[in-house]
Amino acid sequence: MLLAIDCGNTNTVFSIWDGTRFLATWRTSTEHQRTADQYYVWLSSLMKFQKMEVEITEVIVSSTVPRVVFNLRVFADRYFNTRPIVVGKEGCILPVDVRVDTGTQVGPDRLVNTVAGFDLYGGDLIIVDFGTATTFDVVDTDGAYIGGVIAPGVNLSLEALHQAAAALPHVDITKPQAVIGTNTVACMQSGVFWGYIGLIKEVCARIQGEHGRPMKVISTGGLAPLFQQAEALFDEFNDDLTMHGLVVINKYNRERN
Ligand SMILES: Nc1ncnc2c1ncn2[C@@H]1O[C@H](COP(=O)(O)OP(=O)(O)OP(=O)(O)O)[C@@H](O)[C@H]1O
Ligand SMILES: CC(C)(CO)[C@@H](O)C(=O)NCCC(=O)O
Ligand SMILES: [K+]
Repeated sequence: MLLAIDCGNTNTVFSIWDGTRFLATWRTSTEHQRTADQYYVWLSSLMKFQKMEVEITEVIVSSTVPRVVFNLRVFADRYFNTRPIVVGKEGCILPVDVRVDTGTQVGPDRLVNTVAGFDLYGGDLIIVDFGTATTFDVVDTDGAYIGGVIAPGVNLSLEALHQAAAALPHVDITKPQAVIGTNTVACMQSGVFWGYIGLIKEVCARIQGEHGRPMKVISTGGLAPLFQQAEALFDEFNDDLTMHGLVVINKYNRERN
């Protein structure tokens, strides 16, 4: 069975794929100090809790945080006796081209999303991923990653206001009743929520204009449905997009080695 690990700057998601479906998905915060042994204690206790007795034979990792990769390699080697495939590293081949400026390091999560999006929806896509940052990945007709946009994440934007301004509290994002806020929290939520609606619409419209072909807009990440509630911004929402991409890349590499 496959253990797929998606490390973001905030959270790390572990999923077990049995060849047909995901048996379980667990989330932990990303911490580069975490050792291989700590990952194992955490994962094995969750598996035991769900009475899951599976043999993990393959591991694939996508990490936007370079420092966690070493310990995840040790974890795969020590506890599952396998060498993980690490997206973006030597030994991992992608089923799509990456056409960007030479010397540019594209975030592996964006490459994985590109592979998943092309596999599920075909070419000419904009993939909007609401994570620590909000990224727009542009997928060409042939499935190639050809660039995109990086904007500050929703929670990061709210947190930045709180951190920088003494009188602004920590608030969670929600869809405000009105645009004109009548208290501090409502004003902050309005700024980020409606500002984000504008950001998404403008960025997608300009990408479509530059690309010159009709594109599908795919969204992923926990906050996508919140924005979709206010306006029909996305053609599809897929919360498992990154995990699906990891499964596709794993299969592609195992068949070739
Ligand atoms: N209504 C909501 N308000 C606040 N946060 C939410 C809401 N719905 C979902 N979330 C959060 O959105 C996040 C979505 O997870 P996702 O994996 O897309 O990004 P992340 O883990 O925050 O970032 P990264 O992948 O960069 O680590 C989760 O942390 C989840 O708790
Ligand atoms: C933009 C993030 C942080 C989004 O997770 C990640 O994809 C990343 O670190 N990217 C590197 C730069 C790039 O993708 O162009
Ligand atoms: K993510």
